Amino acid sequence: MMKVVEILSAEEIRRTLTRLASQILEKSGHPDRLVLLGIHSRGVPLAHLLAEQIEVLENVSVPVGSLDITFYRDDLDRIGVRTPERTEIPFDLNDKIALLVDDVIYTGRTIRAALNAIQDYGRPEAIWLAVLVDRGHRQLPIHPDFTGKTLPTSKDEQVKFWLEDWDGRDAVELLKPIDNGDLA
Ligand SMILES: O=P(O)(O)OC[C@H]1O[C@H](OP(=O)(O)OP(=O)(O)O)[C@H](O)[C@@H]1O
Ligand SMILES: O=c1cc[nH]c(=O)[nH]1
Repeated sequence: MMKVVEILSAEEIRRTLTRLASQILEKSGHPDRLVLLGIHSRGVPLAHLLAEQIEVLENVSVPVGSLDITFYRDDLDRIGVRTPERTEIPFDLNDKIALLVDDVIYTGRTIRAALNAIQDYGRPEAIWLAVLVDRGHRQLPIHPDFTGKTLPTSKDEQVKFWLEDWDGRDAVELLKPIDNGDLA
């Protein structure tokens, strides 16, 4: 059994996205070379939400693509072949500022795979990383440039990003295993 703790409400997610968009614009200056790459699966809708916020703040439509990291994973021999999602990058990456977007960063291995994947599509001038939640436990020297919420977790917990369009509600929740002591 799991105990569910709300970490971010829909309103808090909205405010967090506004802050992240503002920080991204502060760092990029005019976003004419900025492109967003959402990582499948939940990084993709998150990248679109972030692009919407950037448009609200700057009145500029920033291109959004999606990145599937399946073939770049370092654990394919352990987990077996998975059906890949689609990478869609309908714009030139060369000399752009590519902002990787994902819902959660944990070990950092997904981002390592994403960096390798990007190499097959072009050579951005810079690659930045935005995440909604950093739950710690990094196994690689990878750190987000923009973080919605830093959330210390234990390894047996899960962080879940619920999306209005997919799940009927927006929320970030922490799922904690319940042991017998919690039930007493
Ligand atoms: O830093 P890491 O240890 O690589 O973990 C982070 C990744 O884990 C989750 O994805 P998951 O593998 O659960 O797939 P999903 O995006 O399809 O839910 C999350 O959405 C990140 O992409
Ligand atoms: O390459 C990867 C990506 C995510 N998780 C892993 O363990 N390896």
